[in-house]
Parts: sequence; C-alpha cells; structure tokens
Amino acid sequence: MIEIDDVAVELGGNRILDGVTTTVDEGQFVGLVGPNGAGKTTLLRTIHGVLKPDSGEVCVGGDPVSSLTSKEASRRVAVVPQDTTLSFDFPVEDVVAMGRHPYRSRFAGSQSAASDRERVEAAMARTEVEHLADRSITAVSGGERQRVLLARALAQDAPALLLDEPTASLDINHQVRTLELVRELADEDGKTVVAAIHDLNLAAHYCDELRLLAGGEIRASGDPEAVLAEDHLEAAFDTRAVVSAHPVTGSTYVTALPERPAEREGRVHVVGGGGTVSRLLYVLSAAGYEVSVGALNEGDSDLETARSLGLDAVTEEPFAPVGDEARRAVEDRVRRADATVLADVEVGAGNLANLRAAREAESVVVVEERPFAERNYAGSDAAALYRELSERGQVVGPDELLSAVEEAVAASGERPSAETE
Ligand SMILES: Nc1ncnc2c1ncn2[C@@H]1O[C@H](COP(=O)(O)OP(=O)(O)OP(=O)(O)O)[C@@H](O)[C@H]1O
Repeated sequence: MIEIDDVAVELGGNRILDGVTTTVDEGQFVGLVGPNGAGKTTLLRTIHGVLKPDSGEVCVGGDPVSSLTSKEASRRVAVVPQDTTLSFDFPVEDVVAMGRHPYRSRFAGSQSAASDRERVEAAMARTEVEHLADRSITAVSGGERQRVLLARALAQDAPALLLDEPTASLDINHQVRTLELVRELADEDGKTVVAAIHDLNLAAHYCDELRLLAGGEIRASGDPEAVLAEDHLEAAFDTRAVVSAHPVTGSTYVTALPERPAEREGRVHVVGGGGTVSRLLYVLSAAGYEVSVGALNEGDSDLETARSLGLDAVTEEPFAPVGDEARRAVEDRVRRADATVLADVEVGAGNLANLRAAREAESVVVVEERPFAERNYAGSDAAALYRELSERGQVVGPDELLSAVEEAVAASGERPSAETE
C-alpha cells in the first residue's frame, strides 16, 4: 500500500507538487494522467524516495520512505524510469540482474546466486526479452530497452511497482502486451502499481483507478469514468474532448476535439448501429455538424445516444429489417447530406436497405475499426455494396473521422447543386 500525505515538492525555486494526498491500495493498478509538466514524474520520484518532499510524507508498506535505507526502499518499490537511455555497454542479462542488487550480501552462498539467476530468467521470459540476453543494452531498440527495464524491475521482486510512461516507445502490439502484463502483475501477483500514462484511452482500459494531476495538484481521483469527465479534461488539458464508451471494449473513450469546436457547417448522415456509432455521433455533433442517423431500430443504444444529442434519427421497429418507408427517409437524408459516414457496421441483410440508401451519397466516408474480413456475412449482397461504397469513398480510422468529413463537406460545397445542374 502506498500512502501519500500532503506532499509538496519544490524544484529550482518552483512549487512542482502542492498538497498531494492520495492512497493506492495493495494489488491496485492506478494510472497517473495529466498534461506535460503536470508533475507525474516528480510524484513517482517522490514515492520512490529519490526526491525528498519539502513537506508531507510518503509511506510504502506502512513506513515512511524517508526512514528506509536505499536497499530497503528498493526491496519495497521497483521503478521503470521514463528516460531509458543507458549508455553503459552491459549485456541485457546483466542489466536485468541489477534488479537483484537489493538482495545481495557479501555472505550470500551459491544457493542465493542460483535463485537470483532463476528470477532474472523468469523476469526476462515474462517481458519477452530472453532472445536479447547476450546483446549489449546499447544495441537494442528503444522499445526493447523499455521491456528490459521492466524485466529489471520484475527481477527486483518488490511489492510496489512504479512505471513512468511504460508504453511510450512501444509499438501498438507491445503497448497492449506490456499493459496486459502489468494488469496481471496487479491481479495475480498482488503488486501495487502506479503508472504515468499519457494515453488516456489505454489508461482507462487497463487501470482500476486514475489520478488526474495538473499544475502539481490532484484534480480528480477515482474510476476512469469519473476522472475522465469532459469538464475535468477541459480544465486540466485546456482542450475540448468528448467522452463515450468504446464501441468494442466498452471502456471509457476520450476523443480530443480540434481547436475550433462547434463551428463547422454542413450536414452529415451516419449509417451504422448496434453501438457502433455513438462515438461518431458525439464527435460530429460536438464539432458543429448537423447530423442525421439511421435507420436505427428502436431499442438500439445508438438511438438512445442520437436522441440524447437531439439528432435527426430515422427509426425502424425493434429487430425488423429496414422497410421501404424508412429506406426512403434515409435516402432523403443522404441526398441532403454533404457527406455520408458509414460506420463499422455488420455487413448483413439487416443493413442492406441502409447501404442501398447510402449509394445516393455524393461523398462517402467509411470509418473502419475492424478489418473487413472480420465482419459477418462477408460474401453477401450487403458486403458487395459495402465494398462498392468503400471504393467510392474515403476509408479512414476512427481518429481521422473529422478531417475526412471536413474534406468531404468541402468537396460537396464545390460541386454544383442538384437544382443548378
Ligand atoms: N530539476 C528540476 N528543476 C526545476 N524544475 C524541474 C526539475 N525537474 C522537473 N521540473 C519541472 O517540474 C514540472 C513537472 O515535471 P514532471 O517531469 O514531473 O512532469 P510530468 O507530468 O512527468 O511531465 P511529462 O508528461 O512531460 O513527462 C515541469 O514543469 C518541469 O519543468
């Protein structure tokens, strides 16, 4: 358990942390989030004991860190630092073995050496760096080095683990694997983990709780959903963001909005449903577009979202395929729209009429969260239509939605309208 009580830190004459009080329970994985310069690294260094607070106290496992010798502190807290530049020319295995330093004594026998070696090997296996064992630490990539330092921290076998941006130089695969491993360390090994994580969506997905740090103070604390509220984010990061549930994982999902919010003009029709479009609807309407959506079945969670945002929704009976009346209504919306956005829909018969209606669109933006091959009914008529629309339009990832729609709307403004043709 880590207890931080009214901690203040000054560096270079500036107050960097001010009145920071929080607790991290045993076996809990807490994410430290906040803007650059908020004081995340400083707080981690204070918990570790390398920085002594000007006032207040940090206790780890019941004792003030300031009362522990450096060896004692290292047996309680292991650190994966942010600055992973190691300039000395040691083999990776030796770097990991440094994690055993707090346990070495001049009187240790060969049994202790064997157990040290086992722990080093186990730590390298868990972080998947065994193949680098003999390579010099100066000759591995930034991401590999980060995993080596995680291995060193695991070899240290401390009940508390502090990580400063553990995924900063990792590719998307290793980001997920590293955070899955950290999650496992909390759940199965009962480690108490505090990690500074810039990516709010990764933090929300993997952490039990978050602490939002800004200007050296904790501005919000608790479940990801509670901490990542739009007003908290605006105050801490000075940017507007929409917060929704991720369509696939259900985790809290933050999308930062560009500088000029709510000033965009144009009509956008969105096709999708079954929880695939809520985030798109939020983002588009917060950006200022006049948004319509459908056809959606009554009872669809996306319809709830559309209604809560006051959008124009074309609806159909619960569980029914889209009938003629709804299809005509969708065609009408699509014709009037400057851009039609096709979300990550199941390419099935239920959506056939919506996809047919989308053929009326002049500009199509297809937002893909999953590869096409993973969708259902890949050989159906609906799939053929989906392909046709993808070929005609722009296919983008979820984060490129706004720029793609902006482009599509601008292109629509340049075309002669139906009446003048
Ligand atoms: N040795 C120092 N002397 C003076 N100021 C410092 C020192 N170290 C850090 N700072 C300042 O303290 C503030 C907090 O830094 P810190 O590294 O803790 O922030 P952070 O939240 O980890 O930032 P980032 O997200 O950019 O890594 C920054 O304004 C930084 O410039």
